[in-house]
Amino acid sequence: MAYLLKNGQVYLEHQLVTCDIRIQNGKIAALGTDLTPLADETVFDCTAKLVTPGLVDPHVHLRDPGQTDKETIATGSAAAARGGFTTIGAMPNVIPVPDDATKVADMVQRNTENGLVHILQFSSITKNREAGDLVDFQAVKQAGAFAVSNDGSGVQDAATMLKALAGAAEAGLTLAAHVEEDSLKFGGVINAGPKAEELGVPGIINAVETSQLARDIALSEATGAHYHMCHVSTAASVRMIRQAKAAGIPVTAEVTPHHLLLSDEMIPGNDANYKMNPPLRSEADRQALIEGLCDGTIDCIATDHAPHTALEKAKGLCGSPFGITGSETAFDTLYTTFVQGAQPRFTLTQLLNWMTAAPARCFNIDAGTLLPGAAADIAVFDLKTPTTIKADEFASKGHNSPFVGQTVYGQTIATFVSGKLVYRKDDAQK
Ligand SMILES: NC(=O)N[C@@H](CC(=O)O)C(=O)O
Ligand SMILES: [Zn+2]
Ligand SMILES: [Zn+2]
Repeated sequence: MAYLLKNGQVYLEHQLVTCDIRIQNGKIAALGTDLTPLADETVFDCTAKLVTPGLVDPHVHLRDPGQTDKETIATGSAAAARGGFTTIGAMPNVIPVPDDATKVADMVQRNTENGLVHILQFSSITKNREAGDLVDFQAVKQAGAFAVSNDGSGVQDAATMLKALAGAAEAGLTLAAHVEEDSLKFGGVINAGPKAEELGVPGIINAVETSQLARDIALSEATGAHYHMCHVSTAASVRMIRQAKAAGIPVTAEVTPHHLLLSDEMIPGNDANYKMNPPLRSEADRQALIEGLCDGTIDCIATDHAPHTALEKAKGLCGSPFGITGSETAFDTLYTTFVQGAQPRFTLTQLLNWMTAAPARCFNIDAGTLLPGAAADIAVFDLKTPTTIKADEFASKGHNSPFVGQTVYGQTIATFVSGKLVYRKDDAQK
Protein backbone atom coordinates (compact mmCIF):
# COMPACT_ATOMS: atom_id res chain seq x y z
CA MET A 1 0.00 0.00 0.00
CA ALA A 2 1.15 3.54 -0.78
CA TYR A 3 -0.01 6.50 1.31
CA LEU A 4 0.23 10.25 1.18
CA LEU A 5 -0.14 11.93 4.58
CA LYS A 6 -1.25 15.45 3.76
CA ASN A 7 -0.62 18.64 5.67
CA GLY A 8 0.28 17.26 9.10
CA GLN A 9 2.18 19.01 11.87
CA VAL A 10 5.24 16.84 11.45
CA TYR A 11 7.88 16.22 14.13
CA LEU A 12 10.97 16.21 11.97
CA GLU A 13 14.46 16.11 13.47
CA HIS A 14 13.48 17.97 16.66
CA GLN A 15 11.26 20.53 14.94
CA LEU A 16 7.59 20.81 14.08
CA VAL A 17 6.95 21.62 10.43
CA THR A 18 3.82 21.48 8.31
CA CYS A 19 4.33 19.11 5.41
CA ASP A 20 3.22 16.03 3.46
CA ILE A 21 4.81 12.59 3.75
CA ARG A 22 4.88 10.07 0.92
CA ILE A 23 5.02 6.40 1.96
CA GLN A 24 6.09 3.93 -0.74
CA ASN A 25 7.35 0.34 -0.36
CA GLY A 26 7.37 0.56 3.43
CA LYS A 27 9.66 3.58 3.50
CA ILE A 28 9.45 7.36 3.68
CA ALA A 29 9.76 8.19 -0.02
CA ALA A 30 9.46 11.97 0.13
CA LEU A 31 8.66 14.96 2.32
CA GLY A 32 7.38 18.22 0.95
CA THR A 33 4.63 20.74 0.75
CA ASP A 34 1.85 20.31 -1.81
CA LEU A 35 2.89 16.83 -2.92
CA THR A 36 0.43 15.67 -5.60
CA PRO A 37 -1.13 12.24 -4.96
CA LEU A 38 0.08 9.50 -7.28
CA ALA A 39 -2.40 7.10 -8.85
CA ASP A 40 -1.74 4.25 -6.38
CA GLU A 41 -1.75 6.39 -3.23
CA THR A 42 -4.35 6.54 -0.48
CA VAL A 43 -4.52 10.09 0.81
CA PHE A 44 -4.75 10.72 4.56
CA ASP A 45 -5.75 14.23 5.55
CA CYS A 46 -3.58 15.06 8.57
CA THR A 47 -4.56 18.73 8.81
CA ALA A 48 -4.23 19.90 12.44
CA LYS A 49 -2.92 16.45 13.44
CA LEU A 50 0.48 15.65 14.90
CA VAL A 51 2.54 13.31 12.72
CA THR A 52 5.57 11.80 14.41
CA PRO A 53 8.02 8.97 14.03
CA GLY A 54 6.37 5.96 15.63
CA LEU A 55 7.04 6.00 19.36
CA VAL A 56 9.76 3.72 20.74
CA ASP A 57 9.15 1.91 24.03
CA PRO A 58 12.18 -0.05 25.20
CA HIS A 59 10.37 -1.68 28.14
CA VAL A 60 7.19 -3.78 27.88
CA HIS A 61 5.98 -7.13 29.22
CA LEU A 62 4.16 -9.29 26.67
CA ARG A 63 3.72 -12.40 28.91
CA ASP A 64 3.88 -14.74 25.92
CA PRO A 65 4.66 -17.61 26.23
CA GLY A 66 3.72 -18.66 29.71
CA GLN A 67 1.12 -16.19 30.97
CA THR A 68 -1.12 -15.58 28.00
CA ASP A 69 -4.12 -14.96 30.23
CA LYS A 70 -2.43 -11.63 31.04
CA GLU A 71 -1.31 -10.68 27.49
CA THR A 72 -0.10 -12.18 24.22
CA ILE A 73 2.35 -10.96 21.62
CA ALA A 74 -0.68 -10.13 19.45
CA THR A 75 -2.63 -8.18 22.10
CA GLY A 76 0.43 -6.50 23.62
CA SER A 77 1.67 -5.31 20.23
CA ALA A 78 -1.87 -4.17 19.31
CA ALA A 79 -1.86 -2.13 22.54
CA ALA A 80 1.48 -0.63 21.51
CA ALA A 81 0.10 0.27 18.08
CA ARG A 82 -2.97 1.84 19.68
CA GLY A 83 -0.63 3.93 21.83
CA GLY A 84 1.33 5.12 18.77
CA PHE A 85 4.34 2.86 19.43
CA THR A 86 5.96 1.18 16.44
CA THR A 87 9.00 -0.35 18.16
CA ILE A 88 8.92 -2.05 21.56
CA GLY A 89 11.46 -3.96 23.64
CA ALA A 90 10.02 -7.17 25.12
CA MET A 91 11.33 -8.09 28.57
CA PRO A 92 12.42 -11.70 29.14
CA ASN A 93 10.29 -12.55 32.19
CA VAL A 94 8.27 -15.02 30.17
CA ILE A 95 8.18 -18.81 30.52
CA PRO A 96 10.55 -20.22 29.37
CA VAL A 97 13.01 -17.34 29.90
CA PRO A 98 14.90 -16.58 26.67
CA ASP A 99 18.37 -17.30 28.07
CA ASP A 100 20.10 -19.12 25.22
CA ALA A 101 20.38 -18.83 21.45
CA THR A 102 17.62 -21.36 20.72
CA LYS A 103 15.05 -19.75 23.01
CA VAL A 104 15.93 -16.24 21.84
CA ALA A 105 15.64 -17.30 18.20
CA ASP A 106 12.25 -18.85 19.01
CA MET A 107 11.06 -15.58 20.60
CA VAL A 108 12.31 -13.53 17.65
CA GLN A 109 10.33 -15.79 15.32
CA ARG A 110 7.17 -15.59 17.46
CA ASN A 111 7.48 -11.82 17.70
CA THR A 112 7.81 -11.50 13.94
CA GLU A 113 4.92 -13.86 13.26
CA ASN A 114 2.48 -12.45 15.82
CA GLY A 115 3.56 -8.87 16.37
CA LEU A 116 1.78 -5.90 14.88
CA VAL A 117 4.77 -3.62 15.52
CA HIS A 118 8.54 -4.14 15.56
CA ILE A 119 9.27 -6.20 18.67
CA LEU A 120 12.87 -6.26 19.86
CA GLN A 121 13.69 -9.10 22.22
CA PHE A 122 15.65 -8.91 25.46
CA SER A 123 17.51 -11.99 26.58
CA SER A 124 17.99 -12.42 30.30
CA ILE A 125 21.31 -11.64 32.00
CA THR A 126 21.45 -14.88 33.98
CA LYS A 127 20.07 -18.34 33.25
CA ASN A 128 16.36 -18.40 34.09
CA ARG A 129 16.83 -14.88 35.59
CA GLU A 130 18.18 -16.57 38.72
CA ALA A 131 21.39 -16.31 40.72
CA GLY A 132 24.13 -18.31 39.04
CA ASP A 133 25.34 -18.67 35.49
CA LEU A 134 25.48 -15.83 33.00
CA VAL A 135 23.85 -16.09 29.61
CA ASP A 136 26.20 -16.45 26.60
CA PHE A 137 25.83 -12.87 25.38
CA GLN A 138 27.57 -13.38 22.03
CA ALA A 139 25.28 -16.32 21.26
CA VAL A 140 22.04 -14.54 22.16
CA LYS A 141 23.11 -11.49 20.19
CA GLN A 142 23.68 -13.68 17.14
CA ALA A 143 20.24 -15.22 17.71
CA GLY A 144 18.68 -11.76 17.56
CA ALA A 145 18.59 -10.33 21.11
CA PHE A 146 18.92 -6.54 21.07
CA ALA A 147 19.76 -6.06 24.76
CA VAL A 148 19.89 -7.99 28.04
CA SER A 149 17.92 -7.58 31.27
CA ASN A 150 16.76 -9.58 34.29
CA ASP A 151 13.81 -7.20 34.64
CA GLY A 152 11.41 -8.22 37.36
CA SER A 153 14.37 -8.67 39.71
CA GLY A 154 17.69 -7.05 40.40
CA VAL A 155 20.96 -8.93 40.01
CA GLN A 156 21.75 -9.50 43.67
CA ASP A 157 25.37 -10.60 43.41
CA ALA A 158 27.99 -7.92 42.65
CA ALA A 159 30.46 -10.26 40.94
CA THR A 160 27.70 -11.51 38.64
CA MET A 161 26.82 -7.92 37.74
CA LEU A 162 30.47 -7.03 37.12
CA LYS A 163 30.89 -9.96 34.72
CA ALA A 164 27.52 -9.27 33.10
CA LEU A 165 28.39 -5.65 32.37
CA ALA A 166 31.76 -6.60 30.89
CA GLY A 167 30.25 -9.43 28.83
CA ALA A 168 27.32 -7.42 27.53
CA ALA A 169 29.62 -4.58 26.51
CA GLU A 170 31.93 -6.99 24.72
CA ALA A 171 28.97 -8.37 22.78
CA GLY A 172 27.75 -4.86 22.00
CA LEU A 173 24.51 -5.27 23.95
CA THR A 174 22.97 -2.70 26.31
CA LEU A 175 22.37 -4.05 29.81
CA ALA A 176 19.08 -2.71 31.20
CA ALA A 177 18.96 -3.05 34.96
CA HIS A 178 15.99 -3.53 37.24
CA VAL A 179 17.56 -2.11 40.36
CA GLU A 180 16.29 -3.68 43.57
CA GLU A 181 18.14 -4.95 46.62
CA ASP A 182 16.00 -7.88 47.81
CA SER A 183 17.39 -7.92 51.34
CA LEU A 184 15.98 -4.42 51.94
CA LYS A 185 12.49 -5.11 50.57
CA PHE A 186 10.96 -6.35 53.87
CA GLY A 187 7.74 -7.40 52.13
CA GLY A 188 6.89 -3.83 51.10
CA VAL A 189 4.08 -3.19 48.64
CA ILE A 190 4.03 0.62 48.23
CA ASN A 191 6.49 3.41 49.05
CA ALA A 192 7.51 3.64 52.70
CA GLY A 193 6.00 6.82 54.09
CA PRO A 194 2.82 8.42 55.41
CA LYS A 195 0.60 6.72 52.80
CA ALA A 196 1.83 3.23 53.69
CA GLU A 197 1.26 4.07 57.36
CA GLU A 198 -2.21 5.44 56.66
CA LEU A 199 -3.16 2.30 54.73
CA GLY A 200 -1.42 -0.01 57.19
CA VAL A 201 0.69 -1.78 54.55
CA PRO A 202 4.45 -2.54 54.52
CA GLY A 203 6.58 0.13 52.82
CA ILE A 204 9.47 -0.04 50.34
CA ILE A 205 12.33 2.30 51.28
CA ASN A 206 14.27 4.33 48.68
CA ALA A 207 17.47 2.48 49.59
CA VAL A 208 16.06 -0.67 47.95
CA GLU A 209 16.86 1.15 44.71
CA THR A 210 19.73 3.48 45.59
CA SER A 211 21.92 0.95 47.41
CA GLN A 212 22.03 -1.26 44.33
CA LEU A 213 22.33 1.71 41.97
CA ALA A 214 25.44 2.90 43.86
CA ARG A 215 27.00 -0.53 43.36
CA ASP A 216 26.05 -0.61 39.67
CA ILE A 217 27.44 2.84 38.94
CA ALA A 218 30.71 1.70 40.52
CA LEU A 219 30.66 -1.41 38.34
CA SER A 220 29.91 0.60 35.20
CA GLU A 221 32.90 2.80 36.05
CA ALA A 222 35.09 -0.24 36.76
CA THR A 223 34.24 -1.93 33.45
CA GLY A 224 33.60 1.09 31.24
CA ALA A 225 30.44 -0.75 30.18
CA HIS A 226 27.20 1.04 29.29
CA TYR A 227 24.62 0.60 32.06
CA HIS A 228 20.96 1.50 31.45
CA MET A 229 18.80 1.94 34.52
CA CYS A 230 15.17 0.90 34.17
CA HIS A 231 12.29 2.83 35.76
CA VAL A 232 14.15 5.36 37.96
CA SER A 233 11.91 6.22 40.91
CA THR A 234 13.74 8.31 43.52
CA ALA A 235 15.30 11.78 43.80
CA ALA A 236 18.48 10.21 45.17
CA SER A 237 18.77 8.00 42.07
CA VAL A 238 18.47 11.07 39.85
CA ARG A 239 21.22 12.76 41.86
CA MET A 240 23.47 9.70 41.59
CA ILE A 241 22.94 9.37 37.84
CA ARG A 242 23.62 13.09 37.41
CA GLN A 243 26.92 12.73 39.28
CA ALA A 244 27.85 9.58 37.36
CA LYS A 245 27.25 11.29 34.03
CA ALA A 246 29.25 14.32 35.15
CA ALA A 247 32.12 11.94 35.95
CA GLY A 248 31.93 10.44 32.46
CA ILE A 249 30.53 7.05 33.54
CA PRO A 250 28.48 5.55 30.66
CA VAL A 251 25.10 5.45 32.40
CA THR A 252 21.70 6.05 30.79
CA ALA A 253 18.25 5.92 32.38
CA GLU A 254 14.54 5.71 31.67
CA VAL A 255 11.52 6.89 33.63
CA THR A 256 7.93 5.70 33.30
CA PRO A 257 4.85 7.85 32.67
CA HIS A 258 3.36 6.74 36.00
CA HIS A 259 6.38 7.81 38.04
CA LEU A 260 6.25 11.21 36.30
CA LEU A 261 2.50 11.61 36.76
CA LEU A 262 1.72 10.05 40.14
CA SER A 263 3.07 10.06 43.68
CA ASP A 264 2.18 7.78 46.57
CA GLU A 265 -0.02 10.50 48.09
CA MET A 266 -2.37 9.99 45.14
CA ILE A 267 -3.02 6.31 45.97
CA PRO A 268 -6.75 6.42 46.66
CA GLY A 269 -6.91 3.43 49.00
CA ASN A 270 -6.45 -0.32 48.77
CA ASP A 271 -6.33 -0.19 44.95
CA ALA A 272 -3.87 -2.53 43.20
CA ASN A 273 -3.88 -0.37 40.06
CA TYR A 274 -1.48 1.82 42.02
CA LYS A 275 0.83 -1.06 42.87
CA MET A 276 3.91 -1.42 40.75
CA ASN A 277 7.63 -1.96 41.10
CA PRO A 278 9.36 0.32 41.80
CA PRO A 279 6.50 1.93 43.73
CA LEU A 280 5.10 5.42 43.27
CA ARG A 281 7.32 7.57 45.47
CA SER A 282 6.87 10.90 47.27
CA GLU A 283 5.92 14.15 45.57
CA ALA A 284 9.50 15.39 46.08
CA ASP A 285 10.79 12.30 44.25
CA ARG A 286 8.30 12.87 41.43
CA GLN A 287 9.44 16.48 41.01
CA ALA A 288 13.08 15.31 40.92
CA LEU A 289 12.23 12.83 38.14
CA ILE A 290 10.65 15.63 36.10
CA GLU A 291 13.71 17.83 36.67
CA GLY A 292 16.06 14.95 35.87
CA LEU A 293 14.30 14.35 32.57
CA CYS A 294 14.34 18.04 31.67
CA ASP A 295 18.05 18.50 32.42
CA GLY A 296 19.12 15.37 30.53
CA THR A 297 20.01 13.23 33.56
CA ILE A 298 17.23 10.84 32.59
CA ASP A 299 17.48 10.05 28.89
CA CYS A 300 14.10 8.74 27.88
CA ILE A 301 10.61 7.53 28.74
CA ALA A 302 9.62 3.83 28.81
CA THR A 303 6.19 2.53 29.83
CA ASP A 304 7.02 -0.70 31.72
CA HIS A 305 3.65 -1.95 30.38
CA ALA A 306 2.92 -4.77 32.86
CA PRO A 307 -0.50 -6.34 32.28
CA HIS A 308 -2.12 -8.58 34.88
CA THR A 309 -5.58 -10.16 35.01
CA ALA A 310 -8.52 -8.45 36.72
CA LEU A 311 -8.74 -11.41 39.10
CA GLU A 312 -5.12 -10.98 40.24
CA LYS A 313 -5.46 -7.22 40.57
CA ALA A 314 -8.67 -7.56 42.61
CA LYS A 315 -6.57 -8.85 45.50
CA GLY A 316 -5.64 -5.43 46.86
CA LEU A 317 -2.26 -3.87 47.61
CA CYS A 318 -0.97 -6.80 49.63
CA GLY A 319 -2.32 -9.72 47.60
CA SER A 320 -1.83 -8.62 43.99
CA PRO A 321 1.21 -8.72 41.68
CA PHE A 322 3.25 -5.56 40.97
CA GLY A 323 2.65 -3.79 37.64
CA ILE A 324 0.31 -1.61 35.62
CA THR A 325 -0.36 -1.28 31.90
CA GLY A 326 1.08 1.67 30.04
CA SER A 327 1.22 1.31 26.25
CA GLU A 328 -2.18 2.83 25.54
CA THR A 329 -2.05 5.72 27.99
CA ALA A 330 1.56 6.92 27.79
CA PHE A 331 1.46 9.65 25.18
CA ASP A 332 -1.96 11.14 25.92
CA THR A 333 -1.55 11.32 29.71
CA LEU A 334 1.95 12.85 29.45
CA TYR A 335 0.90 15.28 26.73
CA THR A 336 -2.19 16.39 28.62
CA THR A 337 -0.47 17.02 31.95
CA PHE A 338 2.98 18.19 30.95
CA VAL A 339 2.60 19.89 27.57
CA GLN A 340 -0.95 21.11 27.30
CA GLY A 341 -1.74 21.45 31.02
CA ALA A 342 -2.28 24.60 33.08
CA GLN A 343 1.37 24.52 34.20
CA PRO A 344 3.32 23.04 31.30
CA ARG A 345 6.67 21.46 32.12
CA PHE A 346 7.73 20.04 28.72
CA THR A 347 7.56 21.26 25.16
CA LEU A 348 5.95 18.92 22.66
CA THR A 349 9.29 18.42 20.90
CA GLN A 350 10.96 17.47 24.21
CA LEU A 351 8.26 14.89 24.93
CA LEU A 352 8.50 13.45 21.42
CA ASN A 353 12.28 13.24 21.61
CA TRP A 354 12.04 11.28 24.89
CA MET A 355 9.60 8.87 23.24
CA THR A 356 11.35 8.42 19.86
CA ALA A 357 14.98 9.28 19.13
CA ALA A 358 16.16 9.26 22.76
CA PRO A 359 15.19 5.66 23.64
CA ALA A 360 16.45 4.58 20.21
CA ARG A 361 19.82 6.12 21.07
CA CYS A 362 20.02 4.39 24.48
CA PHE A 363 19.60 1.00 22.83
CA ASN A 364 21.19 1.61 19.41
CA ILE A 365 17.85 1.05 17.71
CA ASP A 366 17.44 2.20 14.12
CA ALA A 367 14.19 4.14 14.62
CA GLY A 368 12.82 7.51 15.55
CA THR A 369 13.30 9.52 12.34
CA LEU A 370 11.12 10.49 9.40
CA LEU A 371 13.90 11.40 7.00
CA PRO A 372 13.49 9.99 3.46
CA GLY A 373 14.75 6.43 3.24
CA ALA A 374 13.78 5.59 6.83
CA ALA A 375 11.23 2.85 7.53
CA ALA A 376 7.73 4.35 7.39
CA ASP A 377 7.06 3.87 11.12
CA ILE A 378 4.67 6.72 11.86
CA ALA A 379 2.06 7.72 14.44
CA VAL A 380 -0.68 10.29 13.92
CA PHE A 381 -2.18 11.95 17.02
CA ASP A 382 -5.19 14.20 17.57
CA LEU A 383 -4.17 16.87 20.09
CA LYS A 384 -7.45 18.77 19.91
CA THR A 385 -10.26 16.36 20.78
CA PRO A 386 -10.72 15.36 24.42
CA THR A 387 -11.36 11.70 25.09
CA THR A 388 -11.98 9.65 28.19
CA ILE A 389 -9.73 6.63 28.81
CA LYS A 390 -11.93 3.52 28.90
CA ALA A 391 -10.69 0.08 29.91
CA ASP A 392 -13.05 -1.73 27.54
CA GLU A 393 -11.42 0.09 24.61
CA PHE A 394 -7.94 -1.20 25.48
CA ALA A 395 -6.38 -3.55 22.94
CA SER A 396 -4.34 -4.96 25.82
CA LYS A 397 -5.80 -7.84 27.81
CA GLY A 398 -4.67 -5.92 30.89
CA HIS A 399 -7.12 -3.38 32.29
CA ASN A 400 -4.94 -2.61 35.31
CA SER A 401 -4.41 1.11 34.78
CA PRO A 402 -4.78 3.95 37.28
CA PHE A 403 -5.54 6.30 34.36
CA VAL A 404 -8.92 4.81 33.42
CA GLY A 405 -11.61 7.49 33.60
CA GLN A 406 -9.22 10.38 32.93
CA THR A 407 -10.04 12.83 30.16
CA VAL A 408 -7.02 13.40 27.94
CA TYR A 409 -5.87 14.93 24.68
CA GLY A 410 -3.57 13.18 22.23
CA GLN A 411 -5.39 10.04 21.21
CA THR A 412 -3.83 8.00 18.42
CA ILE A 413 -5.56 8.38 15.05
CA ALA A 414 -3.37 6.04 13.01
CA THR A 415 -0.19 4.00 13.33
CA PHE A 416 1.93 2.78 10.41
CA VAL A 417 4.62 0.13 10.73
CA SER A 418 6.95 -0.21 7.73
CA GLY A 419 4.32 1.55 5.66
CA LYS A 420 1.50 -0.75 6.77
CA LEU A 421 -1.51 0.74 8.54
CA VAL A 422 -1.66 -1.34 11.74
CA TYR A 423 -4.03 0.83 13.78
CA ARG A 424 -6.72 3.28 12.80
CA LYS A 425 -9.02 4.87 15.36
CA ASP A 426 -12.12 4.75 13.15
CA ASP A 427 -11.69 1.00 12.59
CA ALA A 428 -11.20 0.39 16.29
CA GLN A 429 -14.47 2.16 17.06
CA LYS A 430 -16.57 0.19 14.58
N1 LIG B 1 6.99 -3.25 37.00
C1 LIG B 1 6.27 -4.14 37.62
O1 LIG B 1 5.67 -3.81 38.65
N2 LIG B 1 6.15 -5.41 37.19
C2 LIG B 1 6.83 -6.01 36.10
C3 LIG B 1 8.23 -6.37 36.41
C4 LIG B 1 9.20 -5.21 36.43
O2 LIG B 1 9.17 -4.32 35.55
O3 LIG B 1 10.04 -5.14 37.31
C5 LIG B 1 6.05 -7.25 35.67
O4 LIG B 1 6.58 -8.06 34.90
O5 LIG B 1 4.87 -7.38 36.04
ZN1 LIG C 1 11.56 -3.81 36.59
ZN1 LIG D 1 9.39 -4.11 33.66
